[in-house]
Amino acid sequence: MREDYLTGENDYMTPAERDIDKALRPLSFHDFTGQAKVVENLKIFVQAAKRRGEALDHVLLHGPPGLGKTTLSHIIASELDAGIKMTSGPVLDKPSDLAGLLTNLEANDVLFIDEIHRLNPIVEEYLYSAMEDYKIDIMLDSGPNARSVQISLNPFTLIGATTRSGLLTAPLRARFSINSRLEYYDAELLTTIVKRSSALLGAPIHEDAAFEIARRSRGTPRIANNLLRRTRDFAQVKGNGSIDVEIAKFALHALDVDHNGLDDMDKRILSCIIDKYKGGPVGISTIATACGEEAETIEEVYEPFLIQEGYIKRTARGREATEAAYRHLGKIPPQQEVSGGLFDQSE
Ligand SMILES: Nc1ncnc2c1ncn2[C@@H]1O[C@H](COP(=O)(O)OP(=O)(O)OP(=O)(O)O)[C@@H](O)[C@H]1O
Ligand SMILES: [Mg+2]
Repeated sequence: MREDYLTGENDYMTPAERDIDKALRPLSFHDFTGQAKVVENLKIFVQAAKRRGEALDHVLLHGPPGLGKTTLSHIIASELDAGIKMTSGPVLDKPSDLAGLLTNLEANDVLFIDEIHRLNPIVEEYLYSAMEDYKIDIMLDSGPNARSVQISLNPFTLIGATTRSGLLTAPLRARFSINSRLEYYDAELLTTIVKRSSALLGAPIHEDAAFEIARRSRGTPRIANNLLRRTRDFAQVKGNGSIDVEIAKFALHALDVDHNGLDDMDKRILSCIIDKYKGGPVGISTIATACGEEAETIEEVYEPFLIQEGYIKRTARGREATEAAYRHLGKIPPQQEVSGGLFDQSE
């Protein structure tokens, strides 16, 4: 597969880590664990497009970070036997950046735009006609001599990825005919992923250790792979290299991952709502300031998991901590505090 990287994707990783990340990345639908429904559908759409010799319809992949959006985009291009060009919303500054990319696509290639909710509105306008008719209008000159010429493009597939599909404009969303939402993975699926990754890393792992890492990975393959790599370090330095459940528990404890997989920031968010704001409701920007984290990061990375696991509720007036959050932090939920001693309200 021809691949072009035009983004600073994964800039936060060292080159060595990036290599490992690449090595662990599934390369075909067959290697990709989980998201069964999404994958089954995509397989059909890819096969049908290939049989017709047409470009696959445009695909929107959305869901929390680290669940496999970028991975799936590569797989789609590879299963289509197509090339892929990668970029991201914030990188496309001007329409000419987009035009440059689009005019360089070969027939039925994939253009992957990460963080597509962060497209400049002017660039987005240009994308509409490219997506709909495979045409773009380019302005030549400016001032009185300005004129626009229409350029025909090769048919292509746009794959857009976003962690915040709610921020996509309606006209853009409407132009994706395939719309797939990735969900958090359950512990069994993540166990399979951890075992596959440890085999690729050449680190022997016991089944129960793989499960222990998996169930504390916030439903996220990227986190599972990271915890596995760190656990492997502990196994190599403190043990004999083989990862058993004791080493896994020791490493997870050292990494501040608690028994339900919540990390330091998760717990900070919950204690902030409970201790400073009496359990809420409290607005996201207030929580963000109190925790010293960007509101956007809390909404994108932490909150979806805390909501899915039932620690936080989103109400019209803000975020509220649930009973589960109180119990998890070893605190007494407010209702029980009042009723407990006075009435016997056993349920
Ligand atoms: N289904 C899966 N099976 C095995 N490994 C997976 C799977 N999904 C993701 N991964 C692994 O998790 C890592 C993160 O996946 P990926 O980069 O595709 O996530 P993403 O959804 O694009 O995240 P972001 O929103 O942060 O860009 C990848 O390196 C890949 O190895
Ligand atoms: Mg990605």
